[in-house]
Amino acid sequence: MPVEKGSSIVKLSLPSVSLGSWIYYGATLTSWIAGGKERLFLSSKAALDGSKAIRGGIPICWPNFGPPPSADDETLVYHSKLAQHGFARNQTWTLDSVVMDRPEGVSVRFTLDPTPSIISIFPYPFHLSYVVTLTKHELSTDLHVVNPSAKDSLLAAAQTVSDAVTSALPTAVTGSESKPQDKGLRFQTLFHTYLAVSDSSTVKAQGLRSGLNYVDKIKGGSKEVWEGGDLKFDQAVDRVYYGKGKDDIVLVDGQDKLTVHSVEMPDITTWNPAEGAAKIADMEEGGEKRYVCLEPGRVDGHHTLQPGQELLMQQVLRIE
Ligand SMILES: O=P(O)(O)OC[C@H]1O[C@H](O)[C@H](O)[C@@H](O)[C@@H]1O
Repeated sequence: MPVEKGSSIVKLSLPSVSLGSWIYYGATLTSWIAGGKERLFLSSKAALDGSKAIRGGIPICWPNFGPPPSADDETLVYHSKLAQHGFARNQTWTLDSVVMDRPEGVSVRFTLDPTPSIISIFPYPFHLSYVVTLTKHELSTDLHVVNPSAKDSLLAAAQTVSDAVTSALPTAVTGSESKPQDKGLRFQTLFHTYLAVSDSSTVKAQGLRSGLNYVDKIKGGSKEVWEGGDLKFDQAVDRVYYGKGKDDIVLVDGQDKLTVHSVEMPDITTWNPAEGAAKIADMEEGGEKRYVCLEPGRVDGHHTLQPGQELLMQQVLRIE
């Protein structure tokens, strides 16, 4: 059966031995087997019981990526109090529907809407719809962010949230006339993709254009300009490259090539902590050798959607 739904996990499979497993918690994909190999890294110490974000697979960072922003920007006051990478990776998503169930491809949709506990930390109406599709050589993850408006079919849900939000907000934050949501829904988004590799010190990422601006977190956040060439992971790497646009990034691991394609996600983070992994409680011993993170995102500032607007962002992983 191509779509197998369990109480906390859904598995998609195709006759050609492509298999993917998603955990409802964080809507995190924890396994993708294609071309006879596991393509995603999942730490053997990852918590899979909903007690913390999953260390491995493809967690979703939303509405922030990285440490929270400063509260100096009045539209980001609530964002500034969120945990690292936002809250989407720590919520139990709803398995909404099977979008496609055919021999050539299977696809399911998860959704996340404001709950009372989310509203208490992030009082904005929103609707997230996450469609994951498995075909023989590709895995597609599509995140659709909606700022509901009175005009669309989410009217009722939006109004409920809006009322709850309005009554929950202190006047000091809202002022007597304006509410935070009046300034729109603001967010960053990133797919925190852990790609399994044979040995991180020998793999390389190709396709980063020379001249790209990047921030090097290993060098304390210094702003750099990429000289071009291959990015290697033979030492600790933690960089955010901005403005790659639609360029594909290819991970080369010996004879194996995996392409990371993205749409509306113009930035990419590259991360492997090398020996620093020993300090990560839920990282398995030696785990840093077994993965590199290539993380497409929209993280150059916070994107804004006004009521009634939406944005569809996509990552496609393809084995060659
Ligand atoms: O430990 P986490 O919160 O999951 O973050 C893991 C990593 O995520 C991103 O790749 C950041 O660029 C890194 O600085 C961070 O260490």
